[in-house]
Parts: sequence; structure tokens; C-alpha cells
Amino acid sequence: MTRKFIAAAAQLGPIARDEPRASAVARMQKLLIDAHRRGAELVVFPELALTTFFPRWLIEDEAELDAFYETEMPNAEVQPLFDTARDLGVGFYLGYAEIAYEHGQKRRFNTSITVDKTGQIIGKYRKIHLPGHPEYEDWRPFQHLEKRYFEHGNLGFGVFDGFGGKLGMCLCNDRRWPETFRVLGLRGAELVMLGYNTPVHYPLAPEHDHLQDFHNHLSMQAGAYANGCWVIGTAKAGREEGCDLIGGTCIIAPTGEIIAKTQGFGDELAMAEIDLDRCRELRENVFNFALHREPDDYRDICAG
Ligand SMILES: C[C@@H](NC(N)=O)C(=O)O
Repeated sequence: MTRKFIAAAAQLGPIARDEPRASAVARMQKLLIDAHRRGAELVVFPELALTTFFPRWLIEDEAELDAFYETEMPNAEVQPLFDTARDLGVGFYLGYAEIAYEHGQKRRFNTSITVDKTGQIIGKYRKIHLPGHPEYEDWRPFQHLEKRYFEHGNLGFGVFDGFGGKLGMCLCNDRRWPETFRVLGLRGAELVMLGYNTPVHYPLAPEHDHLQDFHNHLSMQAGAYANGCWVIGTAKAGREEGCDLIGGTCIIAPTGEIIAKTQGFGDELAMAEIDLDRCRELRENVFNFALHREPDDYRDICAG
């Protein structure tokens, strides 16, 4: 079985607060069709790709909040994306807000899935590193209420089979944590897919605003290199409801090199050929875990 395929990172420009799912889905179908025309077998969409980044507002009405979440996947509004992808034989990664009923409890997660070329969901992830704050803070120019609207993901950092290799997922803030990539790497991930919504302005340390693109790529390139895996990172970009989100959507080789990148802040593809066998360049050499890792000296990392 070939271990090479073309992948696309499908950046989305802003999604307005009142933009219906049908519009976001139609934009994604268009990107997916274009990616397929250019040879892609796998398309990676952003975090919370079906709606605006709603954690920037305090929403106290439960029905109004619930309207940003999916209770089923696929559902009637997202089915056209699944249908187009299956008809073209293209797989995809999709981020969305999830309401799940578990043990009689209503639970909210920031979730991503991977769908194979036949339309089957082959992997599911719930965001583990939730940034932001749980209560409204009036000094902020915009809120970041992920700690209010989502629970800590309860599926761990899973690795699953697909596209001839081992795949892993994470979401946005997860990419800043080396542990995310290392756990996925230890489990054999050869490609890590992630979506992000990252404001240019970080209210807690505005002196770092000019470093947002640097920190984005630094985290993902380091994660790829130190674990010898491919990384596809896809932004929701541009000025969304008055909040500027970084772009920088890219495909990173196991060497840590960015080999494809978007240029703007709208709907746009970055595409590259992924050769999963290239992971060996790192994993059989400088990052041969079995030969060179020294876990006895890393114990503090796992202390609570
Ligand atoms: C700010 C935060 N956003 C996110 N959606 O997790 C990040 O980029 O780390």
C-alpha cells in the first residue's frame, strides 16, 4: 500500500455570528472540491469550523448557546459535506462544538473528527488543553470563555489507522504543549492534524501580539521535528466579528520544515504531498525513542 498522498490544509476566513451552518458547509464543500481537483485525498479544516468562534462572547441563554453545538455528527446540515467528500473519495478532519449526553449528563466538548474516503468517522478527539477563563471579565476587549463552554476532553490523545499510516489529532491550544505531540509520537502518530482559532491580540500579554505567528509555527514545527511526524495546522483566519485571527495555515514535514503555507486570511488551500515513510528520517535516527529517550529523568513531567 502506498504511503504517499496529497493533503490540503483548508483555511477558512471569518465566519459571522449569524452565518448559517449551510453557508460554512458550502464554503468547505467548495474548498474540498478544489482540493480534490488538485489531487488531494485528505483535507484538514479548522477548529470550530461550522460557526463563528463563539467563546468570545458571554452567552447566558442556554438555547442560544446550544445553537452553536452539534448533537449528532453528521447531521442534516453537515451531511452535504460528508456526501461531497464520499462522492469524490476524499477524507477530512473537521472541528466542531459537541453536546454529548453521557451517563445522563449533558456535556460540552470542543471536538474534532477524521472521516475516511468512504465517509466513515475513523477518529474522534476532544480538546484537552482548554485556554481562557470560566467567568466574564469586563476588562477584556473580547472574552475567551472556552473554560466555561467546554469540559476537559475525555478521550485522551488517541492514535488511529488511516491513509496507510497512524494518525493523531489535537486542537489549537494543544499545539503549544510539547506533551501533546510527544504522547501522540509515543503512540506512533505519523501525521498530526489540528485546527486553530488564534486571536492576534492576547489580552494577558499584549507585548507578545507581534509574536503570534512565530509562536504558532514554532510550536507546530517543534512538535513535528521532535517526534518525526507530519503536522497539518489549519486556521480560521481574518477579522471575525471585529477580532483579528492569525492565518499561517501550513503543512510541516517531519524535519520541521514548512513545505506549504497559505498567503492570506480568507478561504484558501495549502497543499503538499505527504510521504509517511519520511517519518523514519527522524524516528530511526536522532529521535529513535527506543534508543535515546531517558524517561527515568522525565518523571517530573507527569507529576500533578
Ligand atoms: C488562544 C488559543 N485559542 C484556542 N482556540 O485554543 C490558542 O491559540 O492557544
